[in-house]
Amino acid sequence: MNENLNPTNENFSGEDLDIERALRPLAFEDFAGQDQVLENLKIFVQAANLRDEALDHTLFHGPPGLGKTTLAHILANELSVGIKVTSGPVLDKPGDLAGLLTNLDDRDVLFIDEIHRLSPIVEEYLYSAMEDYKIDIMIESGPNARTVQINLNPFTLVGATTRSGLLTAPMRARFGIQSRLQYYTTELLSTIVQRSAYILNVPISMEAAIEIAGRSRGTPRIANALLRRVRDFAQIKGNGKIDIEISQFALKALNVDAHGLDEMDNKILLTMIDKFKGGPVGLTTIATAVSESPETIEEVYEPFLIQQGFIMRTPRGREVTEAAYKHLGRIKGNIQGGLF
Ligand SMILES: Nc1ncnc2c1ncn2[C@@H]1O[C@H](COP(=O)(O)OP(=O)(O)OP(=O)(O)O)[C@@H](O)[C@H]1O
Ligand SMILES: [Mg+2]
Repeated sequence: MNENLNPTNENFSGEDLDIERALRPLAFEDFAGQDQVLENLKIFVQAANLRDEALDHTLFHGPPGLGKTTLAHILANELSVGIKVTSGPVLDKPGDLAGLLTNLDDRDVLFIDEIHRLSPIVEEYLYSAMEDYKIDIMIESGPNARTVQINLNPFTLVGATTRSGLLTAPMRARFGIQSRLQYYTTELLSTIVQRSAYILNVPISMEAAIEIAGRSRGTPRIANALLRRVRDFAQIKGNGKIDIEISQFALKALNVDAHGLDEMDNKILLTMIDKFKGGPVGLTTIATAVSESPETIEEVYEPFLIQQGFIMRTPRGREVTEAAYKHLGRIKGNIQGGLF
C-alpha cells in the first residue's frame, strides 16, 4: 500500500502537511462520529468551564488516525485554554517535563502523545504533578543541591495511545476520563470526505464520497489521504470534479483494496490461512509469524479485521471467516503456502 495512506504514517510533508492542518476539526461541532465519547466530553467540558476548574485528566486510546490528537486540540479550544504538545519518547528526562509543567497557565492542556512510551522515571515524576499539581525540582548543585517543591497551575493532562495495554496501572488510574475511539462507519467517513472536499474546494459526488469512504479502513486519516490523491487524478486525468469513475480509476491505480485493508491486514489474514489452515491459532503465534508484537496485532490491526467480519475470536484462538477467504480469493481447505 502507498506509504502516504498508511494510518500509522504521520510524516506528511509540504503541501500535505498544510492540508492536514486545514482539514483538522477545531471544535466539537466539526467532529463527526464517536457520539458517545463526544456526548460525555461535552458535559465534562461544560462543567469544568462552569466551575472554572481544570478538566480532569483525559486519556484517548484506540487505533491510529481515528482522532485522538484532534480531540486533544478540540478540548483545549472548547476550554478556551492553551495547549502544549509533546510525546512519550521525546520526554526522556524529568527536567524536560518540569520545564513544560512550570510553563502551563491555569487550566491549560498538556498533550502527551504516545503516552505508553514515557520512561519510568518521567512517568513517576508525572504522578505528583497530576495528583496534587506539585513537583519537586532540584536547585543548585554540588554540596548545596537540594530539592524544593513547587506548585503548578491546575492543568489537564491529555494522553493519547494506540496501545493502552502497555500503559501501567498507576498511570491509567490517574486519568479521570478515559475514552476509547472506534472505527468509523462508511456513512460517517463519507460525510468527513465531503467536508474535506468542501474545504479543499473540489466538487465531489455523493457516490464518489461513499466509494472513497468505503476503502478507508474505517479511518478518517486514510479517507482524507485518499481524497487528496483522488483529487490529483481528477485534476490531471479528469475535469477537476471527483465523480465515481475517476474515483474508481484512481483507487485502482493506487492499489487500494476494496475494503481498505492495508499490507499488514492482508499479511495477517494470509498467514492465518496459508500457515494455520485459517485457525484457530493463538495471538502470539500469529504475531511471531508476521513479525509484529502481539499487543500491536491486538490493539491496532485485529479490531478492524474483527469489525469487518474477517476474523473471529474463539475460546481456542483466532479464526478467519468465510468472508476473508472470499475477499482474498482463497478456497477453504486449499493450503497454498507450505506448513512449517
Ligand atoms: N471525527 C473526525 N471528523 C473529521 N475529521 C477527522 C475526525 N477524526 C480524525 N479526523 C481527521 O483525521 C486526521 C487524523 O486524526 P488524528 O491525527 O487526530 O488521529 P490520531 O488518533 O491522533 O492518530 P495517531 O494515533 O496516529 O496519532 C486528522 O487530521 C483529521 O483531519
Ligand atoms: Mg495523534
